[in-house]
Amino acid sequence: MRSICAMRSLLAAAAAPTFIRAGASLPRPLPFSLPFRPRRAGTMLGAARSVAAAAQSRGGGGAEMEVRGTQSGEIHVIVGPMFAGKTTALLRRVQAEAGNGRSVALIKSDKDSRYGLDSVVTHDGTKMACWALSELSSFHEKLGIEAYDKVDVIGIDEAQFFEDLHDFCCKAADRDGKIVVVAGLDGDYKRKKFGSVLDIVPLADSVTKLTARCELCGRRAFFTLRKTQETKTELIGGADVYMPVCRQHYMDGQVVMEATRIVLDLDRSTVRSHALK
Ligand SMILES: Nc1ncnc2c1ncn2[C@@H]1O[C@H](COP(=O)(O)OP(=O)(O)O)[C@@H](O)[C@H]1O
Ligand SMILES: Cc1cn([C@H]2C[C@H](O)[C@@H](COP(=O)(O)O)O2)c(=O)[nH]c1=O
Ligand SMILES: [Zn+2]
Repeated sequence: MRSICAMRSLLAAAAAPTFIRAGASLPRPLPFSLPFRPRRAGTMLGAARSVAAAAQSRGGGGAEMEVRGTQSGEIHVIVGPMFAGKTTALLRRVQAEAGNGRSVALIKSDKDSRYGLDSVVTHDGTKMACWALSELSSFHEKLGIEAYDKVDVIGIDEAQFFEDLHDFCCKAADRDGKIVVVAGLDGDYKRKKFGSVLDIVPLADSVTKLTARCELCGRRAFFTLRKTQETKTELIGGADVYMPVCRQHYMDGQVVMEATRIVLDLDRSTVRSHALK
């Protein structure tokens, strides 16, 4: 009889909404297969905003959180070239989590202000409210401890722009029991590793590499070709500056870009020598 009661109270606990208190050991977010009542109804925009609003109403702030228990979270990494659907996949995942009653928050880098700083926007226009930050370490403070504690799922877009990605993911998943979903470029236009995205692969539960369509032949595109002569690694832009390409067209593109650079250099030196005459 006692064991039936114990089982009943365990099941009741599993079915109840999870409220996360600072200092308490974190209840693990319930697996999708278990029945549980959504904590919040509504769209992903609503869910993201409700966390943002909770934080703003308190004016943010808050000290460093204490290390809590042994509860571990999850890290899921989505990589690929530009236009591969990384942001779309991230929003879908975060939306699904919100639909399952989890409290979600979305972060993007404030370096990309093309569509404003208050939302993440995919290349085909899907939007979700977000926090635009220069560094992930400020998330705690911006949100405030109480609101941070209530967040179950943290989505990070444009992860390549965050220097403290590794440290943040470790703390959020290992220490604070969060589900962290990270989307970003694994490589830059030179196909060199971009920021710290690849550094979190050893921390990850799952890694998904998406592909786009080569803009020149329609085959699968694994790389991003930069169409301008700009050489700095970080250069915000969309289809005006970049295109997704297959291996063959990446190689061809590099040859074209190199030839263009030589012609431009020649032109410049001709102009200079004319000016000196
Ligand atoms: N060359 C392109 N230019 C503009 N939009 C594109 C191009 N290729 C694909 N898209 C659109 O972009 C969508 C993916 O957008 P998004 O999720 O923001 O990609 P990512 O975050 O990987 O850059 C695709 O579903 C498609 O509709
Ligand atoms: C390849 C490459 C890209 N960037 C920039 C360009 C965009 O602003 C973002 C990528 O956005 P997306 O969501 O993946 O489409 O990164 C860059 O700064 N440097 C590069 O080499
Ligand atoms: Zn191609």
